[in-house]
Amino acid sequence: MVLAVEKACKNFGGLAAVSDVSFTIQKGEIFGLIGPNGAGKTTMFNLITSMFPLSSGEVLFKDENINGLKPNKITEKGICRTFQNIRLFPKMSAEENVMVGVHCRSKSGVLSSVFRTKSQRKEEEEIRQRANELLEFVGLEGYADVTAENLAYGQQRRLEIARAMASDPQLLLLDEPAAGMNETETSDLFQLIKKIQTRGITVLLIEHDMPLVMNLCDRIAVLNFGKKIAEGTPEEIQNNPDVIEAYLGSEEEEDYA
Ligand SMILES: Nc1ncnc2c1ncn2[C@@H]1O[C@H](COP(=O)(O)OP(=O)(O)OP(=O)(O)O)[C@@H](O)[C@H]1O
Repeated sequence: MVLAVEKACKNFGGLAAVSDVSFTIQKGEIFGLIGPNGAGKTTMFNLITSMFPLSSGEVLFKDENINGLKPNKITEKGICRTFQNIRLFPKMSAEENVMVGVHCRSKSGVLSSVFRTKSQRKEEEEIRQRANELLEFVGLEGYADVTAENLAYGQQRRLEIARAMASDPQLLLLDEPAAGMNETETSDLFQLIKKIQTRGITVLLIEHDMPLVMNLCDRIAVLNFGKKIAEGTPEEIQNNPDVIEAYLGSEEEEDYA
């Protein structure tokens, strides 16, 4: 078991954004977290990555309680994430964006960076090489020198994944990776996430694109108003009356909005 969320609760003032949610994710799985807008999905990601503390409950990563660790410690443990809104360094090249991600695993201390020792230069070269391998892995070979802001939207999303992969995660959290993508970009993303799985990396993703979720995920948990209302295989989820009700309910609300 890679991740176990046990009775997680998060309150914002009087609002229970996440309420008594439990689920486990096995090594190598692609696990989907879905639910209508405001269901608590991003809050769940923020709890797993310690962006803010749980009100109660526990998050275990490989059987270790990771509650209260600093976000950088969470990355060191092997959990990395992307965000709903793209958070690249827009003026930096694709290669530099990924190198930033690799740096959190580098050994050189501050002094050796200042004096640019031989070992530091060697490490810098290794980091550059690793960044380029990752660019190739996500299908961005040939774009190393292009600034992030000049990449197409789908390419920026894949660059974010390359940067997250740079810290060598065992668990990768993707927050709406297909948001804003066209059909071709989404199908490339599908292939990429499958390829990540074949590297033995476990993937937890939030996604609103239902065909993508249903084709990609091994298992899915559904949140609604902060509570888990269902968990199962894509087939089980699609046929679950509570899930259908939750989605129909939210569509009706949107009609009146
Ligand atoms: N930092 C915060 N402070 C106060 N309320 C918050 C905070 N973050 C989230 N919320 C509230 O918690 C609830 C759950 O939000 P969350 O962003 O987790 O939902 P979501 O399922 O990710 O939604 P979406 O699909 O629209 O991104 C919402 O009502 C939201 O307004």
